Amino acid sequence: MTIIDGKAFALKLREKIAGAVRDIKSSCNIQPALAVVLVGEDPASQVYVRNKGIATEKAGMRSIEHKLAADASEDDVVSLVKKLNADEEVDGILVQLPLPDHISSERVINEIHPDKDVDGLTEANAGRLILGKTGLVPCTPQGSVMLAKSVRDNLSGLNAVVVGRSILVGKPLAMLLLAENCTVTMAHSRTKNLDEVCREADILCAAVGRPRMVEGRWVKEGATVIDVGINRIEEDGKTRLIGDVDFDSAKERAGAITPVPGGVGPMTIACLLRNTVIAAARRRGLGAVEV
Ligand SMILES: Nc1nc2c(c(=O)[nH]1)N[C@@H](CN(C=O)c1ccc(C(=O)N[C@@H](CCC(=O)O)C(=O)O)cc1)CN2
Repeated sequence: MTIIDGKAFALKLREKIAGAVRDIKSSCNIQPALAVVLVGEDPASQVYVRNKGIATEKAGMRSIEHKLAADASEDDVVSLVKKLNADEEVDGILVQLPLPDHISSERVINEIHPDKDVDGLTEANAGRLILGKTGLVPCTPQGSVMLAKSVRDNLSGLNAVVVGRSILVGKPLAMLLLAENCTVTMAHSRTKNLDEVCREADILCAAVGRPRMVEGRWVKEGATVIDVGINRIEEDGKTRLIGDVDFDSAKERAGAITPVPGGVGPMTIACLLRNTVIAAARRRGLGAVEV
Protein backbone atom coordinates (compact mmCIF):
# COMPACT_ATOMS: atom_id res chain seq x y z
CA MET A 1 0.00 0.00 0.00
CA THR A 2 1.30 3.42 -0.98
CA ILE A 3 0.68 6.55 1.07
CA ILE A 4 0.62 9.29 -1.56
CA ASP A 5 2.88 12.12 -0.43
CA GLY A 6 1.03 15.21 -1.62
CA LYS A 7 3.41 17.53 0.18
CA ALA A 8 6.43 16.20 -1.71
CA PHE A 9 4.54 16.14 -5.02
CA ALA A 10 3.40 19.76 -4.48
CA LEU A 11 6.95 20.87 -3.65
CA LYS A 12 8.27 19.36 -6.90
CA LEU A 13 5.49 21.02 -8.86
CA ARG A 14 6.27 24.35 -7.20
CA GLU A 15 9.94 24.00 -8.23
CA LYS A 16 8.86 23.41 -11.83
CA ILE A 17 6.60 26.46 -11.66
CA ALA A 18 9.47 28.58 -10.29
CA GLY A 19 11.53 27.40 -13.30
CA ALA A 20 8.78 28.48 -15.72
CA VAL A 21 8.55 31.87 -13.97
CA ARG A 22 12.34 32.32 -14.31
CA ASP A 23 12.10 31.54 -18.03
CA ILE A 24 9.29 34.09 -18.52
CA LYS A 25 11.26 36.72 -16.61
CA SER A 26 14.50 36.16 -18.49
CA SER A 27 12.95 35.93 -21.96
CA CYS A 28 10.23 38.62 -21.69
CA ASN A 29 11.06 40.61 -18.55
CA ILE A 30 7.58 39.89 -17.18
CA GLN A 31 6.79 38.97 -13.57
CA PRO A 32 3.42 37.18 -13.32
CA ALA A 33 1.22 38.61 -10.55
CA LEU A 34 -1.50 37.05 -8.41
CA ALA A 35 -4.05 39.19 -6.54
CA VAL A 36 -5.85 37.57 -3.60
CA VAL A 37 -8.92 39.14 -2.02
CA LEU A 38 -9.80 38.32 1.59
CA VAL A 39 -13.00 39.62 3.14
CA GLY A 40 -13.30 39.40 6.92
CA GLU A 41 -11.22 37.66 9.53
CA ASP A 42 -11.96 33.96 9.30
CA PRO A 43 -8.84 32.47 10.95
CA ALA A 44 -8.44 29.54 8.52
CA SER A 45 -8.88 31.85 5.50
CA GLN A 46 -6.26 34.23 6.91
CA VAL A 47 -3.78 31.34 7.12
CA TYR A 48 -4.58 30.12 3.59
CA VAL A 49 -4.22 33.65 2.16
CA ARG A 50 -0.91 34.18 3.97
CA ASN A 51 0.38 30.81 2.68
CA LYS A 52 -0.73 31.66 -0.87
CA GLY A 53 1.19 34.95 -0.68
CA ILE A 54 4.35 33.25 0.60
CA ALA A 55 4.14 30.49 -2.03
CA THR A 56 3.55 33.03 -4.82
CA GLU A 57 6.66 35.00 -3.88
CA LYS A 58 8.73 31.84 -3.42
CA ALA A 59 7.83 30.90 -7.00
CA GLY A 60 9.19 34.28 -8.11
CA MET A 61 5.81 35.86 -8.82
CA ARG A 62 4.34 39.05 -7.43
CA SER A 63 1.76 38.65 -4.68
CA ILE A 64 -0.88 41.35 -4.15
CA GLU A 65 -3.19 41.06 -1.14
CA HIS A 66 -6.40 43.00 -0.65
CA LYS A 67 -7.98 42.68 2.77
CA LEU A 68 -11.48 44.04 3.25
CA ALA A 69 -13.37 44.33 6.54
CA ALA A 70 -16.02 41.71 7.38
CA ASP A 71 -18.73 44.36 6.91
CA ALA A 72 -17.57 45.35 3.41
CA SER A 73 -20.54 45.42 1.05
CA GLU A 74 -21.01 43.13 -1.95
CA ASP A 75 -20.61 46.21 -4.18
CA ASP A 76 -17.26 47.02 -2.49
CA VAL A 77 -15.96 43.54 -3.34
CA VAL A 78 -17.34 43.68 -6.88
CA SER A 79 -15.70 47.07 -7.55
CA LEU A 80 -12.36 45.75 -6.28
CA VAL A 81 -12.66 42.74 -8.62
CA LYS A 82 -13.48 45.07 -11.53
CA LYS A 83 -10.41 47.19 -10.72
CA LEU A 84 -8.23 44.05 -10.70
CA ASN A 85 -9.79 42.89 -14.01
CA ALA A 86 -8.74 46.19 -15.57
CA ASP A 87 -5.23 46.17 -14.09
CA GLU A 88 -2.84 45.08 -16.84
CA GLU A 89 -0.21 44.03 -14.27
CA VAL A 90 -2.54 41.46 -12.64
CA ASP A 91 -2.56 37.98 -14.23
CA GLY A 92 -4.62 36.07 -11.68
CA ILE A 93 -7.43 36.99 -9.29
CA LEU A 94 -8.65 34.82 -6.44
CA VAL A 95 -11.38 35.65 -3.94
CA GLN A 96 -10.88 33.56 -0.82
CA LEU A 97 -13.93 31.49 0.15
CA PRO A 98 -16.10 31.41 2.14
CA LEU A 99 -17.25 35.03 1.88
CA PRO A 100 -19.32 36.53 4.72
CA ASP A 101 -23.00 35.51 4.54
CA HIS A 102 -24.26 38.90 3.31
CA ILE A 103 -22.15 38.64 0.14
CA SER A 104 -23.13 36.46 -2.83
CA SER A 105 -20.04 34.44 -3.77
CA GLU A 106 -21.75 33.54 -7.04
CA ARG A 107 -22.01 37.21 -8.06
CA VAL A 108 -18.50 38.11 -6.91
CA ILE A 109 -16.82 35.10 -8.54
CA ASN A 110 -18.58 35.71 -11.84
CA GLU A 111 -17.30 39.27 -11.94
CA ILE A 112 -13.75 37.89 -12.27
CA HIS A 113 -12.53 37.99 -15.87
CA PRO A 114 -12.44 34.31 -16.97
CA ASP A 115 -8.87 34.65 -18.26
CA LYS A 116 -7.72 35.83 -14.80
CA ASP A 117 -9.92 33.32 -12.90
CA VAL A 118 -7.09 31.20 -11.45
CA ASP A 119 -9.56 29.38 -9.18
CA GLY A 120 -11.42 28.19 -12.30
CA LEU A 121 -14.77 28.89 -10.64
CA THR A 122 -16.48 31.31 -13.02
CA GLU A 123 -19.37 30.05 -15.11
CA ALA A 124 -17.21 30.61 -18.19
CA ASN A 125 -14.45 28.29 -16.95
CA ALA A 126 -16.94 25.71 -15.62
CA GLY A 127 -18.53 25.68 -19.08
CA ARG A 128 -15.15 25.30 -20.79
CA LEU A 129 -14.36 22.35 -18.52
CA ILE A 130 -17.61 20.59 -19.39
CA LEU A 131 -17.12 21.27 -23.10
CA GLY A 132 -13.49 20.11 -23.04
CA LYS A 133 -12.25 23.55 -24.10
CA THR A 134 -9.13 25.32 -22.89
CA GLY A 135 -9.76 27.25 -19.70
CA LEU A 136 -8.55 27.47 -16.13
CA VAL A 137 -9.33 24.43 -14.00
CA PRO A 138 -10.21 24.46 -10.25
CA CYS A 139 -7.12 23.82 -8.15
CA THR A 140 -8.14 21.12 -5.65
CA PRO A 141 -9.72 18.83 -8.31
CA GLN A 142 -6.72 19.34 -10.60
CA GLY A 143 -4.37 18.44 -7.73
CA SER A 144 -6.47 15.37 -6.88
CA VAL A 145 -6.20 14.02 -10.43
CA MET A 146 -2.45 14.68 -10.49
CA LEU A 147 -2.06 12.61 -7.31
CA ALA A 148 -4.23 9.78 -8.68
CA LYS A 149 -2.09 9.76 -11.84
CA SER A 150 1.09 9.70 -9.78
CA VAL A 151 0.27 6.12 -8.77
CA ARG A 152 -1.68 4.92 -11.86
CA ASP A 153 -0.54 6.85 -14.89
CA ASN A 154 -3.35 5.62 -17.10
CA LEU A 155 -6.79 6.13 -15.57
CA SER A 156 -8.56 5.18 -18.79
CA GLY A 157 -11.43 2.73 -18.33
CA LEU A 158 -11.26 2.75 -14.54
CA ASN A 159 -14.36 3.19 -12.40
CA ALA A 160 -14.16 6.46 -10.51
CA VAL A 161 -16.60 7.39 -7.76
CA VAL A 162 -16.70 10.97 -6.51
CA VAL A 163 -18.58 11.37 -3.24
CA GLY A 164 -19.72 15.00 -3.01
CA ARG A 165 -21.10 17.39 -5.61
CA SER A 166 -19.79 20.82 -4.64
CA ILE A 167 -18.96 23.42 -7.25
CA LEU A 168 -15.48 23.86 -5.73
CA VAL A 169 -14.50 20.17 -5.82
CA GLY A 170 -17.00 17.37 -6.58
CA LYS A 171 -18.42 18.53 -9.92
CA PRO A 172 -15.15 19.68 -11.52
CA LEU A 173 -13.34 16.60 -10.21
CA ALA A 174 -15.92 14.36 -11.92
CA MET A 175 -15.38 16.27 -15.19
CA LEU A 176 -11.59 15.94 -14.96
CA LEU A 177 -11.85 12.19 -14.32
CA LEU A 178 -14.20 11.89 -17.29
CA ALA A 179 -11.60 13.70 -19.39
CA GLU A 180 -9.16 10.94 -18.31
CA ASN A 181 -11.66 8.43 -19.74
CA CYS A 182 -12.78 7.09 -16.37
CA THR A 183 -16.32 5.80 -15.97
CA VAL A 184 -17.50 8.32 -13.42
CA THR A 185 -20.22 8.01 -10.79
CA MET A 186 -21.15 11.11 -8.80
CA ALA A 187 -22.44 10.07 -5.42
CA HIS A 188 -23.87 12.26 -2.67
CA SER A 189 -25.88 12.31 0.55
CA ARG A 190 -29.00 10.92 -1.18
CA THR A 191 -27.23 8.13 -3.05
CA LYS A 192 -28.74 4.76 -2.16
CA ASN A 193 -26.38 2.03 -0.93
CA LEU A 194 -23.47 4.46 -0.92
CA ASP A 195 -21.14 1.83 0.55
CA GLU A 196 -21.85 -0.53 -2.36
CA VAL A 197 -21.38 2.24 -4.91
CA CYS A 198 -18.00 3.12 -3.34
CA ARG A 199 -16.90 -0.53 -3.36
CA GLU A 200 -17.13 -0.45 -7.19
CA ALA A 201 -14.52 2.31 -7.38
CA ASP A 202 -11.00 1.81 -8.68
CA ILE A 203 -10.53 5.51 -7.89
CA LEU A 204 -12.51 6.63 -4.85
CA CYS A 205 -12.62 10.38 -4.16
CA ALA A 206 -14.20 11.71 -0.99
CA ALA A 207 -15.19 15.39 -0.96
CA VAL A 208 -18.15 15.65 1.36
CA GLY A 209 -16.83 17.59 4.35
CA ARG A 210 -17.85 14.89 6.85
CA PRO A 211 -15.08 13.55 9.09
CA ARG A 212 -14.20 9.87 8.46
CA MET A 213 -17.48 9.24 6.63
CA VAL A 214 -15.96 6.79 4.16
CA GLU A 215 -15.21 3.58 6.04
CA GLY A 216 -12.55 1.03 5.22
CA ARG A 217 -15.15 -1.59 4.31
CA TRP A 218 -16.42 0.78 1.56
CA VAL A 219 -13.05 0.56 -0.19
CA LYS A 220 -12.43 -1.96 -2.97
CA GLU A 221 -9.26 -4.01 -2.45
CA GLY A 222 -6.39 -2.20 -4.24
CA ALA A 223 -8.34 0.99 -4.97
CA THR A 224 -6.73 4.43 -5.12
CA VAL A 225 -8.33 6.60 -2.44
CA ILE A 226 -8.18 10.38 -2.78
CA ASP A 227 -9.33 12.16 0.37
CA VAL A 228 -10.22 15.79 -0.30
CA GLY A 229 -11.77 16.42 3.13
CA ILE A 230 -10.18 18.85 5.56
CA ASN A 231 -12.07 18.66 8.85
CA ARG A 232 -10.84 20.20 12.08
CA ILE A 233 -12.10 18.14 15.04
CA GLU A 234 -11.54 17.98 18.79
CA GLU A 235 -10.29 14.54 19.82
CA ASP A 236 -8.55 13.36 22.97
CA GLY A 237 -8.37 16.99 24.14
CA LYS A 238 -6.54 18.08 20.97
CA THR A 239 -7.55 19.81 17.74
CA ARG A 240 -6.84 17.47 14.82
CA LEU A 241 -7.14 17.77 11.08
CA ILE A 242 -8.76 14.72 9.52
CA GLY A 243 -10.21 13.76 6.15
CA ASP A 244 -13.54 12.43 4.92
CA VAL A 245 -12.04 8.93 4.87
CA ASP A 246 -11.37 6.79 7.90
CA PHE A 247 -7.66 6.54 7.09
CA ASP A 248 -6.74 3.71 9.47
CA SER A 249 -9.35 1.26 8.18
CA ALA A 250 -9.16 2.43 4.52
CA LYS A 251 -5.41 1.93 4.27
CA GLU A 252 -5.87 -1.78 5.06
CA ARG A 253 -7.70 -2.25 1.74
CA ALA A 254 -6.50 0.59 -0.50
CA GLY A 255 -3.67 0.16 -2.99
CA ALA A 256 -2.80 3.83 -2.52
CA ILE A 257 -4.27 6.55 -0.33
CA THR A 258 -3.77 10.26 0.33
CA PRO A 259 -3.34 11.25 3.98
CA VAL A 260 -4.84 14.32 5.67
CA PRO A 261 -2.89 16.48 6.26
CA GLY A 262 -0.19 16.14 3.61
CA GLY A 263 -2.26 14.79 0.73
CA VAL A 264 -4.51 16.84 -1.53
CA GLY A 265 -4.32 20.04 0.60
CA PRO A 266 -0.81 21.13 -0.45
CA MET A 267 -1.74 20.54 -4.11
CA THR A 268 -4.39 23.30 -3.91
CA ILE A 269 -1.80 26.05 -3.56
CA ALA A 270 0.64 24.42 -6.01
CA CYS A 271 -2.11 24.24 -8.68
CA LEU A 272 -3.05 27.85 -7.97
CA LEU A 273 0.52 28.89 -8.78
CA ARG A 274 0.39 26.72 -11.88
CA ASN A 275 -2.83 28.40 -13.04
CA THR A 276 -1.28 31.82 -12.43
CA VAL A 277 1.71 31.09 -14.70
CA ILE A 278 -0.60 29.57 -17.32
CA ALA A 279 -2.92 32.61 -17.16
CA ALA A 280 0.04 35.00 -17.39
CA ALA A 281 1.50 33.22 -20.42
CA ARG A 282 -1.87 33.12 -22.23
CA ARG A 283 -2.86 36.72 -21.47
CA ARG A 284 0.50 38.05 -22.51
CA GLY A 285 0.70 35.92 -25.68
CA LEU A 286 3.78 33.98 -24.57
CA GLY A 287 2.57 30.59 -25.79
CA ALA A 288 2.00 27.47 -23.73
CA VAL A 289 3.99 26.80 -20.54
CA GLU A 290 4.83 23.22 -19.60
CA VAL A 291 4.11 22.86 -15.89
N1 LIG B 1 -11.08 30.74 -3.41
C1 LIG B 1 -10.85 29.56 -2.80
N2 LIG B 1 -11.23 29.42 -1.54
C2 LIG B 1 -11.01 28.21 -0.93
C3 LIG B 1 -10.33 27.17 -1.59
C4 LIG B 1 -9.95 27.37 -2.93
O1 LIG B 1 -9.39 26.47 -3.63
N3 LIG B 1 -10.22 28.58 -3.51
N4 LIG B 1 -10.01 25.98 -0.92
C5 LIG B 1 -10.16 25.91 0.51
C6 LIG B 1 -9.01 26.38 1.33
N5 LIG B 1 -7.67 26.32 0.73
C7 LIG B 1 -7.31 27.28 -0.13
O2 LIG B 1 -7.88 28.31 -0.24
C8 LIG B 1 -6.69 25.38 1.18
C9 LIG B 1 -7.03 24.34 2.01
C10 LIG B 1 -6.05 23.47 2.52
C11 LIG B 1 -4.72 23.65 2.19
C12 LIG B 1 -3.64 22.80 2.77
O3 LIG B 1 -2.51 22.90 2.37
N6 LIG B 1 -3.95 21.98 3.78
C13 LIG B 1 -2.95 21.24 4.51
C14 LIG B 1 -3.18 21.43 6.00
C15 LIG B 1 -3.12 22.86 6.43
C16 LIG B 1 -3.48 23.04 7.89
O4 LIG B 1 -2.77 22.55 8.73
O5 LIG B 1 -4.52 23.69 8.15
C17 LIG B 1 -3.05 19.75 4.22
O6 LIG B 1 -4.16 19.28 3.91
O7 LIG B 1 -2.03 19.10 4.34
C18 LIG B 1 -4.39 24.68 1.34
C19 LIG B 1 -5.36 25.53 0.85
C20 LIG B 1 -11.37 26.73 0.94
N7 LIG B 1 -11.39 28.02 0.37
